[in-house]
Amino acid sequence: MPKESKEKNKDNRTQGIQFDKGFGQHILKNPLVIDAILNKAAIRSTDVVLEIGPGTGNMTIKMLALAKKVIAIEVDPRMVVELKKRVQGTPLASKLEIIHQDALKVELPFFDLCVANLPYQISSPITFKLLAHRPFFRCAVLMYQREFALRICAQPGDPLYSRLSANCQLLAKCNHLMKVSKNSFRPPPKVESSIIRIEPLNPPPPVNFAEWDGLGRLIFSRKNKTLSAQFKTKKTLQLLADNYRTTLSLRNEKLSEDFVKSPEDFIKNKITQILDKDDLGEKRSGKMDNDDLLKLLTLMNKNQIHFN
Ligand SMILES: C[S@@+](CC[C@H](N)C(=O)[O-])C[C@H]1O[C@@H](n2cnc3c(N)ncnc32)[C@H](O)[C@@H]1O
Repeated sequence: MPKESKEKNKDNRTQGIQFDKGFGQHILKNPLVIDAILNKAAIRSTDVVLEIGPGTGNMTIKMLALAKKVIAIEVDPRMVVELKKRVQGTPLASKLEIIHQDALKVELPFFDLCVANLPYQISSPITFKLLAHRPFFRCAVLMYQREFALRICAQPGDPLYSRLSANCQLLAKCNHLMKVSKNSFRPPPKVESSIIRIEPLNPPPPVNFAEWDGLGRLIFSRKNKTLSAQFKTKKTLQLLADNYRTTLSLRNEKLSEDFVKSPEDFIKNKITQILDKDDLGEKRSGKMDNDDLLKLLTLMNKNQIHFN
């Protein structure tokens, strides 16, 4: 084998395991980064910690020494075997529960804290699965691809502020904690990474999340356009007219003649009135904070404009 491919092969293996990029297997090999994550997580001896994707267990072993219990969800059977081997015959074994499943498909157990170097391909669904989890957990300290982490934490006006930022920040306090270089992993991923802290808001704001997300889908698709321009597109008016029809039919209410004559014009007029009344027409979603978005959603819903 040529020297270069031998080196590459070595880089993709640890403890004899060939890493599978399809599972996002980039093992944290830098103990200083692991210690920094654990320091930020401030694990208490009474805590049940959830780890998603323990891999070969570099972080798991250290967490077991700090926590009451670690529940690790791992999809790859080879990693499950490796992790079991690592704790077998040690006092740590009784504190470890391994769930050999896909974290997206399994019902999450009770936990106080979630600490994980996530497989990046499931970043979005696992984040919202965690945020929907009940009972509430104290906080999560999670490693993401850098850009995804920055998007979660971005503020209105930041170039990376998006629907993801608005959705996450509706449900949690999100803070960027530290950058982690590619070289801290084996094999090194193509992208840089970051660790963030997510603390769910308890109680959560009294918002229908499906409505909130539906509004976000519409107005963040072109976040630098004014709301009045966004709400004038044919596709949007058609969608909102369909929703209006469904809302009234569910409430057993009759559609007005104006609506029946021209549904899209009817919705357009209604929205123009809503936006004009509160000077919202010139706003752009890329600069709207959650209070602005909430105000917009409340006004729309009050006027029977629904996004779900
Ligand atoms: C980035 S590695 C992290 C490994 C380890 N925590 C570390 O830091 O060294 C991601 C791990 O998640 C596992 N994984 C990937 N997709 C998963 C899923 N859907 N459910 C559970 N585990 C998954 C992979 O097999 C891999 O072990």
